[in-house]
Amino acid sequence: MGKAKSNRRLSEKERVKRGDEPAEPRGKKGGAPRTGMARDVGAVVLLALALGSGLALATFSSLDGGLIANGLPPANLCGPVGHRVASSVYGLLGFSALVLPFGLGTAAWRLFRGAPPRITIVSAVAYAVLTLAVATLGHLALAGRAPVSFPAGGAVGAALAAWSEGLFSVWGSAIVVTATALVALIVAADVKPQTIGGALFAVGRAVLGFLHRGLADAVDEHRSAVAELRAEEAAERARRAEAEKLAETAEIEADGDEARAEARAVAGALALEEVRRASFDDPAWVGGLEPAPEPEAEEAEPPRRKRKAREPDDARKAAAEPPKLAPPEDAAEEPAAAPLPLAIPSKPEIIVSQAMLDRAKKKKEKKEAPSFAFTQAGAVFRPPSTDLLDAHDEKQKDLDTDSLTRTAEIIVATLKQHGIEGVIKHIRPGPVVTLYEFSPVAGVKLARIENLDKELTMALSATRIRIIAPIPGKGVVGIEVPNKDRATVWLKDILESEAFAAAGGFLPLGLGKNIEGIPYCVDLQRMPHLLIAGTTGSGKSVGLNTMILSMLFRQTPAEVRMIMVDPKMTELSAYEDIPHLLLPVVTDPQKAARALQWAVDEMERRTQILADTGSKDLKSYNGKVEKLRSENKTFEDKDLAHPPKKLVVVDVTAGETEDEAAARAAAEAEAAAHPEGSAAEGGAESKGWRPLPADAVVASPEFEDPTAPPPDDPVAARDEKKLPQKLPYIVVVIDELADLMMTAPREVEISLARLAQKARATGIHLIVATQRPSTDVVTGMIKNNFPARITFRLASRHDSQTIINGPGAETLLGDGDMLVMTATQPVTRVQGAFVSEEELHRVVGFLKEQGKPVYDESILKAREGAGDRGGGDDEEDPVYDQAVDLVSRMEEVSVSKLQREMRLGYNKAAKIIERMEREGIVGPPNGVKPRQVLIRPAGEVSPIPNV
Ligand SMILES: Nc1ncnc2c1ncn2[C@@H]1O[C@H](COP(=O)(O)OP(=O)(O)OP(=O)(O)O)[C@@H](O)[C@H]1O
Repeated sequence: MGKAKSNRRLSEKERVKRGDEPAEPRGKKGGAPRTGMARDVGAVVLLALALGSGLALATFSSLDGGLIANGLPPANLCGPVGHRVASSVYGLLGFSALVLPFGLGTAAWRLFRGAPPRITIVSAVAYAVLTLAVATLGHLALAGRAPVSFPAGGAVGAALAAWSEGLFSVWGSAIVVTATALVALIVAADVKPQTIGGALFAVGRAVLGFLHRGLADAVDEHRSAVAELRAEEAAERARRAEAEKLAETAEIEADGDEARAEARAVAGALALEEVRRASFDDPAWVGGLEPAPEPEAEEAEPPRRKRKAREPDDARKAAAEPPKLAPPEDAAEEPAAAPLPLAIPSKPEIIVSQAMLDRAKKKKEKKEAPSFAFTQAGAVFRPPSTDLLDAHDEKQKDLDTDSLTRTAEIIVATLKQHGIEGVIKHIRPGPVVTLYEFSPVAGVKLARIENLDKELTMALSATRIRIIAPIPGKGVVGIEVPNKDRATVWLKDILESEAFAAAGGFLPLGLGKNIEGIPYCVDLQRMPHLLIAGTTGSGKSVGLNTMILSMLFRQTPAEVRMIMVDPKMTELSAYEDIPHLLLPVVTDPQKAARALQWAVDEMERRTQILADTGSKDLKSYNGKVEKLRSENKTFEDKDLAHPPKKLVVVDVTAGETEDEAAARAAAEAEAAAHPEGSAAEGGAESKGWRPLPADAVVASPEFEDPTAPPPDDPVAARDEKKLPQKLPYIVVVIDELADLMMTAPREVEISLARLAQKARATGIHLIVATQRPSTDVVTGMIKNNFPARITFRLASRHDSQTIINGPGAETLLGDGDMLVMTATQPVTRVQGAFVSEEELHRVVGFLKEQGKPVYDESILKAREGAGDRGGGDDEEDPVYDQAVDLVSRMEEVSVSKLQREMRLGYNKAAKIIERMEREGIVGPPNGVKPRQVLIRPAGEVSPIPNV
């Protein structure tokens, strides 16, 4: 009975093993179909688990964590769940995790074949033991050595290995655990040890056979190539011998030269062949194989070298190339690797700029602020010291190279996911953003990278990133990623930096630091006007303050005058009453338009002055003035050094001789230079000049003061010998152009455009800011005339396009993050310097303490009544009468000369000159030269005939 039972069980087992028919559980009537179904379902589930876990484990990547965290699809083919499962299983079991899919697959296979659950359970337990054993072996053999991102044996392997090592030490553990693994494998896979041994032997033999066949083929190839070569060589030797023989034969002397040439050619070919053979000899490993039959004597052979090219064709190609007599040994030994399209380093290089390293290093010596004497105040103007600004102890943080490299990896992985291959070549950390220089492989369209900004922003968990594709002049794509910790750039550091000290020019602006942490300064004189845009809170006002303060720290009120327009009545009112101001801060947009008109008039006046004195620009004019002043001369004195030839009228009717006429003309000229009633010795006050308040800060005698009151008696004032004065620079700052454009759009637009076009040479510069860069505010006319622009963060790509002709400003971070564009330089990203309100008030307070400004409020009335000081063509105009009196004492006059002498606006002076021309007082226009004056003062004889 027992035997029969045993036979039945055996035959059942055999059937199961053969897979003939499924084994049915006994003792359950009518349960067969349901059990069969359950098994099938179980088998499918197990198979799915096997495939899923296998796929998840095989495509596991440690970078996926970052991508998933940023909502990006991971590289794992089973998605985020697959990544998490694989990550947990690898962490738990290490390499032995790979046993899992095999175990599950085997179990599924068994169920399909109808194996009873009992066998499946035993097999599952055996797989579990196998897994643990492999984990333990993994830890024992590979812990800390395997180049993978999970522990080789996992947490379980590490624990078991430690326990086993405690019992058997390392080698004992290795034997015990290997034995356990083999036993588990035998049970799990239901195989005999012989089968395993046989399988291992078969695999080994197959590998060896494959290697042997490969080697034998290689040797055959090599031999046939060598044989071919040597045959060629022998043929060529024969040809050479024949050619030499021919050359030596006396009977064919006529062909001797040709033969010798041929022989030389053959000899050359042989030498080349020698070279070719040098790179085509047996590899070292051939020595260990069966020697090849040698057709020629061994000693003729060159010493053995390692073979480089395997194919005879390759060898010929190599021969055609410039000879490489001794290829480096290691080059020959290296496995043949397909060269990358670009020589790209696999690890990015982190480049820290010297400025970053020297951040803590401050300029030790401070320049002594130049003092500046004022005439009337008798005081000395001292530009403010940077001590008025807060000192900040910058603690340099260690560079987090791991985090930088991790970010680089995420960038590369994200781009790769979107089909863009390449590497990060350099990483340049800065105070606020870090620049990653990505080098794509050849053929990648850069626009594709630009379009991935959102994906990269998400992958990096960044607020915004900016892509510069390509960085001009570098041949790489720049990806600017904001730093987790932003450093503040302090104005004090910028003003004390070498860069600011070295910044030439009269109107230096310390803007901040570029992305490498190097102080970034520009010269407003060169720009020569600046358009600034930025949304509310982007740092525009702080930026304007740093620019204004940069100039106030450098220049005295005599050298630089400012007009500030602040319709918002918030930002610039802090500067009220500093001595540099030409006007109180203008808050009324109507008055602002007039102030701009005054600037246009002043520009015209200056243009005429420059033309009259033959000066290219304000710098050259001021240079000339300085020279004349040092020589105690005026421009007129200078002209007298080469006086124009004058007509001398000889009064023949009165019997005058030529000499007498010349003497008379000289006397008249002298009388004209020193007319009667001249009070040159009198002071300004005796001439009726308006006395200035004792504490008023006025311009240096060297500089003209645009706010100085006009002379009440221009004739008397002219008779003083006044040395010429330099003209100060004038900077017009407008904070909120939109408000002005709403009030007087056409007037403001035309004034700004005219100033922007022509004011550069005359030393008038504009800084215009707006938070609304729409085309009705920044019109085409304004935009075209402001080549230098700064943009802080803007709301949209479209706004960015308006200001910097491209995208980028919408990706800025705010808080002083800006893009600077000049006519000559590409767009540069700069972190603006910060100055607090307290610091600003301290500096302004210091400036105010030194004296009060003298405002010329008539500037704001410039266009009222269409005149500067009185009516226009009014016949009763007393200004005109004064002007006639003044001009009658001149020999030549120009609009600017009249403007200067009488402190008139350009339009007024021009009208007076036109009227004088109509009335025959002055001659017609004479090109750029002054007009001739045709009258003399009452009682004087005119030197000009027939007048
Ligand atoms: N360079 C900077 N560094 C650090 N923080 C800055 C910087 N510039 C501005 N900020 C921060 O941003 C805030 C807003 O700056 P700011 O007032 O200059 O903006 P705005 O563009 O002028 O805005 P609004 O047009 O509303 O006046 C400041 O209070 C300051 O906290």
